[in-house]
Amino acid sequence: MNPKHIAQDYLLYVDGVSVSFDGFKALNSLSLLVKPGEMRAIIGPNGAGKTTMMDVITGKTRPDSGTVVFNQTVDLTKHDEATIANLGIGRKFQKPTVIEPLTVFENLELALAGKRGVFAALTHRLNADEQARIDEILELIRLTDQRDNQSGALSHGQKQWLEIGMLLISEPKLLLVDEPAAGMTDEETMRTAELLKEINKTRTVVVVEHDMDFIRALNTKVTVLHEGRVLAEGSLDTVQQNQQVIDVYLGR
Ligand SMILES: Nc1ncnc2c1ncn2[C@@H]1O[C@H](COP(=O)(O)OP(=O)(O)OP(=O)(O)O)[C@@H](O)[C@H]1O
Repeated sequence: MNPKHIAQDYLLYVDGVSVSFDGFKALNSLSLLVKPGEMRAIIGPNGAGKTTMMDVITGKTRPDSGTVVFNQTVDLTKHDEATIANLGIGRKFQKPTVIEPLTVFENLELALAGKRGVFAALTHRLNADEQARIDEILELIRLTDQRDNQSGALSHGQKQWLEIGMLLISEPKLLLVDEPAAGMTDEETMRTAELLKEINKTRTVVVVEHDMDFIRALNTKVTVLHEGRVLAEGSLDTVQQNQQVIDVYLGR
């Protein structure tokens, strides 16, 4: 595979990717093409392969075959998770990993220090640009008034937003978000859709979610996965009218 042959148009180019676990095909010739600046929603029933797809993109799982190219030149199948994160792919897992005894601000400070580690984060004095960057993110994730409060006291939704803020600190080109609305109130769910739309003004976003109200609020192109491959793609209305999609969701 020569990445130079990959179409210039895509930030993320996944083609013909297969992954087997003990002979079971979790991904079966999966293709996903995402343009720079796009927001893509991924839906699909349990076991469709959504998590495995994210694992392949982020280097957690190696595909048996297929092409995974980032930013037109980088073959992601050749890199480990840490390298891929540094290349500009941020992944938000379902479960928040904020450090609860620390304040909201300290968590963002720690994310900023990144590889320098906790000791460096706690001893390093932020410069004006770094302060401004954190303040900007606090505004975006609507946690400015929680700045000096312990993260452990935040609501579930607020913890998820903080985690997204921590990812944004490292300025990812591509943000992968796994079921952000799970466990959220309706209001938090809608606020999360707004947040992702705001983030999408400057970054490419791929979001996996089951909540259809959330997907509708994103108002973006949807890819439906089933049995490790793409079943349908288009607007939410289009895919919801697709008979194969209806059958899969009704379990026929
Ligand atoms: N490490 C593994 N070993 C064996 N089987 C696995 C492994 N990881 C995933 N699978 C199987 O691969 C299939 C796809 O799983 P995956 O978690 O990617 O689906 P999903 O679409 O994310 O599902 P969900 O919506 O339930 O999270 C499932 O049948 C799952 O049981």
